[in-house]
Amino acid sequence: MEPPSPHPDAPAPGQPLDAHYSHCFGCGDEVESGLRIRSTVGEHHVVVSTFTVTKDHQGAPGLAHGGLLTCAFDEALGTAAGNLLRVPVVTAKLETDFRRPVPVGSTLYITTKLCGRAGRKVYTSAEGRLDAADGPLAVEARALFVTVGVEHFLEHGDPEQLKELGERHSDWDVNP
Ligand SMILES: CCCCC/C=C/C/C=C\C/C=C\C/C=C\CCCC(=O)SCCNC(=O)CCNC(=O)[C@H](O)C(C)(C)COP(=O)(O)OP(=O)(O)OC[C@H]1O[C@@H](n2cnc3c(N)ncnc32)[C@H](O)[C@@H]1OP(=O)(O)O
Repeated sequence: MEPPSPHPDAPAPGQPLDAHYSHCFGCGDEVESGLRIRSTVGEHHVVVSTFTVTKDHQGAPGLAHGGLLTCAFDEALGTAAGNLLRVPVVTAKLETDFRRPVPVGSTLYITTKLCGRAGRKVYTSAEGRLDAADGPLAVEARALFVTVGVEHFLEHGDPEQLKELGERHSDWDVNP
């Protein structure tokens, strides 16, 4: 399967990506206990996201919880798929390989690429490296996202809060 080309209006390399929703646990600024993941478009159609592990993220003493790392990858992978293709996506499937423990205080550099697209299905993969984009490999993940229209959020979510999401993505390929 060929990787899909980014949308012609996808953000250029070097451009930081705003949080997709201020109350998002992964990237929102208004979630006190959130992961506060930051993402920037990289060269060659990748998105680089950073996640700093704090003591609130522990599973074992001094080490990040695996499920929480998976959450960080969900955010990073989804941000890449949504922003490079400029279409709303939701996670259908997510798989994580933990290669090396991730200590509290470290920053994961998560590089995500698009691997394929078939109809509404978008295949993605990511590598997370410790403390630098070329640091030791700690975590790998793959996810299948499915593109959805605004009705997905209207039917299943909170229509009031959807206004913010809509305002932030008014120029995306949303199919109402
Ligand atoms: C004004 C509003 C503007 C909105 C703008 C929004 C922008 C922001 C949105 C996102 C982008 C930005 C950043 C994202 C950042 C973070 C990511 C976090 C994302 C999440 O945290 S999100 C929460 C967890 N996520 C869910 O809450 C999904 C629950 N789920 C469902 O809502 C349905 O399940 C759905 C919609 C997935 C599919 O349902 P459906 O009825 O629409 O479509 P269907 O079932 O036909 O699937 C279509 C094709 O996907 C294949 N397929 C489906 N699931 C599969 C699986 N598990 N394994 C293998 N293949 C699968 C089928 O086999 C078929 O394939 P085929 O076409 O080949 O037959």
